Amino acid sequence: MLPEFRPSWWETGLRARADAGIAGVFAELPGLIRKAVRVAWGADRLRTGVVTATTACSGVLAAFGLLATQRVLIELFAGGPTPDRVRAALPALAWLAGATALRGALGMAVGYALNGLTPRVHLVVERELFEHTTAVELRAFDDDGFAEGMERATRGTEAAIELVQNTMNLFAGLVSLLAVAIAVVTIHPLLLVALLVATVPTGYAALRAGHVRFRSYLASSTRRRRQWVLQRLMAERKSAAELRSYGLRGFLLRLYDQVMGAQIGEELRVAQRVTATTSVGAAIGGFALAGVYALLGLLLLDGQIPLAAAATCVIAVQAAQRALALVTFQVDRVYASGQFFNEYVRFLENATGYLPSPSDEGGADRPGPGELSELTVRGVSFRYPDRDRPAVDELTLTIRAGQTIALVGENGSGKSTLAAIIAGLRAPTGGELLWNSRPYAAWGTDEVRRHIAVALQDHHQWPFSAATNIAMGDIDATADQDLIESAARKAAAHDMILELPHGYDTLLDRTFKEGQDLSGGQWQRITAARAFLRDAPLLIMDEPSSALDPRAEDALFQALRGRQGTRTTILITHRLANITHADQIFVLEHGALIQAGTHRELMAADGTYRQLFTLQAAGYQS
Ligand SMILES: Nc1ncnc2c1ncn2[C@@H]1O[C@H](COP(=O)(O)OP(=O)(O)OP(=O)(O)O)[C@@H](O)[C@H]1O
Repeated sequence: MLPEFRPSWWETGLRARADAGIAGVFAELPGLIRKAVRVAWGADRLRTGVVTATTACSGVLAAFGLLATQRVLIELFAGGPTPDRVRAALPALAWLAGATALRGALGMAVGYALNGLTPRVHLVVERELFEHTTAVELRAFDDDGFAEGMERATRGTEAAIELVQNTMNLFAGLVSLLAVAIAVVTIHPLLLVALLVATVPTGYAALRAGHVRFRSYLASSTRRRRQWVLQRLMAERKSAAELRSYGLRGFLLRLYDQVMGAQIGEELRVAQRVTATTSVGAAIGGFALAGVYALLGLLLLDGQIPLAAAATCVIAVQAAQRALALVTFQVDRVYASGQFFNEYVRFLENATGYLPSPSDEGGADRPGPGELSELTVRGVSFRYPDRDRPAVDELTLTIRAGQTIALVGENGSGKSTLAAIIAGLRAPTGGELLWNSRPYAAWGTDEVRRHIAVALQDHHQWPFSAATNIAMGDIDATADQDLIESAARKAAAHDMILELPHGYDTLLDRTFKEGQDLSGGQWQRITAARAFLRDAPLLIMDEPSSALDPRAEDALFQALRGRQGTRTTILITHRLANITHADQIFVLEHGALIQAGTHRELMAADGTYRQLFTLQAAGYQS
């Protein structure tokens, strides 16, 4: 499917509003408003309270203002000389002016409180998102839906602000409407009928028009996307050469005429409907107003209401229609932004399914796993969700404290996956892992992880200083420069870091001023140093030297050899000369363990290890 024809997720809210009928909108509205209030209240109670209370006060003042207006009119329409009438109206006029000024001040207070509230809403919502994304198990990132949901949720965090703002505006509109209704009923109950006649049909027409407006927006958004795709094809440098060499000009221009012609036809149809709906809406509004005037005339003739009340009602109807326009507009916006916010809520619900079970998390009340005496991998299997074959297949092996272990095998044989399982980063789909004869889960996988240092094959290049990059290996400990430098020396990174413009304080991120980037091998040294810094009972190094020069590689493996006999190390490498000293070498094939032994034993046997080693050694000999 061409990208421009694909419905884009970022139009979710607009599409939902375009598809939903008025009943559907009102059915969902209370739920969305509840969510907005909960989010705002959770983010900042004080400001939410201020906005709500001030808006309500503003409504009371609006009602009061209308009643004061009526009083002014009563005095002006009374008998007697004009100066006397004006003088009699002055107190009510003063009240009216006071109420109007106070309303203005309250409006400013609402704006001020909202300005403070919305960034806090964004902060709280976004933080909750990151709390989830950092807590979910690694397997969540294997799910494509998770990544897409995350993207949508990011838009949802912005929608939270819109939702809160729109809800508050909706509340302000409703309060204004209610204020008018109360004032009108106070003047004369029958005037409420006039108000309903003026607002209900107009409100309905405005909501219908909103629905069609969203449709029209969507119709033109497809055209915009089509235009965008074709523009890239016909006007950009990347496609310019091929366009000419294959003579694609005519083809693309015909395509342009075709899609744009169809699109403009569709847009015209929608535009006609928008015009029809808004015209009908305007006609209904006009009839409603005529109805109101007719009703007021009848009530006046019948002596049911005085002239001042009728005049106030005309002013009230105008105020009500202004408030109604605000309400209908905000209903649409609450609905649309609510749909985006729902994406965020859905993502959090989905992410909750990936959170580690509470029994898997360590806690102060549990004894820690302590120093390693024996690590057992018992019948462990692991299959990635989208794969038919297991990456690790019923694998059993035992590692004793102080040993240096090597995992060897061809690409894709499951070494990194096994290392991730042993590191507690992935839960096996079968079998179990025992740390000192107790399952990881019994210790708390989080706790076990604290006792393991891992240098991953696809390590991350953290955008911090060189010192922080290394200190992050043990983030709970205070960063001690001596420890950082000692770890860097083991990884052959110390001299290289000293040569950077600011030494250990050099920022390793080119996007910032004075930031530096490193070569692949230099990054690998930093990664190894990070793992060395955490003085863990178990160190796992997955391809730690693939990008290192021979000198750095030699230094690194010397440091690793220094651990042998005291600390436990698991090494994954394709450079087999580096692991001849290992206490045990495990050879993997298609996720299964096919050979185990020392270098000497495996070279004596006729198997994969000897073949791989001999092949590599031959390269050096020749
Ligand atoms: N995130 C993933 N999603 C799906 N399949 C994966 C994923 N990671 C690895 N695999 C697959 O699992 C199998 C084992 O991969 P693994 O990375 O453990 O192999 P490896 O022995 O470390 O390979 P290499 O020597 O290339 O580093 C491979 O078939 C690989 O394609």
